[in-house]
Amino acid sequence: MIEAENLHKYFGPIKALQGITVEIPEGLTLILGPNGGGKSTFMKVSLGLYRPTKGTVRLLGKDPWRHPETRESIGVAFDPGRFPKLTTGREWLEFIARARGANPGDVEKAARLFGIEEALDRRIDGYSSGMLKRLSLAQAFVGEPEVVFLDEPLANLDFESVPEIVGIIKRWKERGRSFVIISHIWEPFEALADYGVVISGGKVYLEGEFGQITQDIVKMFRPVGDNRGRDL
Ligand SMILES: Nc1ncnc2c1ncn2[C@@H]1O[C@H](COP(=O)(O)OP(=O)(O)OP(=O)(O)O)[C@@H](O)[C@H]1O
Repeated sequence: MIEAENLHKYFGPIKALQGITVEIPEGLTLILGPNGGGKSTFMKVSLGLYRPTKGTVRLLGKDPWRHPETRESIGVAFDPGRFPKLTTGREWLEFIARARGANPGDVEKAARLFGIEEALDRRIDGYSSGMLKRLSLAQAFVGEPEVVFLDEPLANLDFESVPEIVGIIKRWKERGRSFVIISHIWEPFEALADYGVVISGGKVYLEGEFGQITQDIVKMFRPVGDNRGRDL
């Protein structure tokens, strides 16, 4: 689904990606790693939103920078989500639906899925942080795209919302949709993840079938000072 080879991305002196080579298969892939490690940059380069400084990336078989139309079949939720605050949730989701060639009826469906249908006609600047997260998730799911990228889908959600959102992702995965999920809260996805990639210091630190790398991931997330862990 994503094939990156020797991918580099620099922002002036900041070397955000320093030679990422990875093949992300269909299914659900979790991308993990420390703050500032390059996860979101990798996602944005893979989507063709940033041009690689060096190296190549292919998304669904195409160079996403040269073929931005590839994004039409992909849903994306960024973190933090960025919205035009003076518009309503409905106006924003309709804009996304049009850009994706979906029909306006899909907006209500996506809003219902994430429980924000009552807020659709309110201006986004009145949304709480949890509602903003739900709006960004609805944005990623509107039009039922084949592939969904989610950056921190569980951030700003209360404890009860976590199983709800994970359950939605599980149902969609069972219907054949693929996911690329960046999340510091990875445990709720453990049973769903097919593949895992750990990005640290702009490089792939660890990758593989999720079941095979779970133990290494558990060690990585042990508290600092616990010498059973591994340093990233
Ligand atoms: N648009 C940008 N302009 C300049 N520097 C950037 C930009 N985007 C990211 N960076 C820098 O690139 C590095 C990698 O950032 P990135 O957001 O990809 O990391 P991350 O692994 O997603 O981090 P986090 O877990 O904190 O979200 C950081 O040093 C960041 O400050």
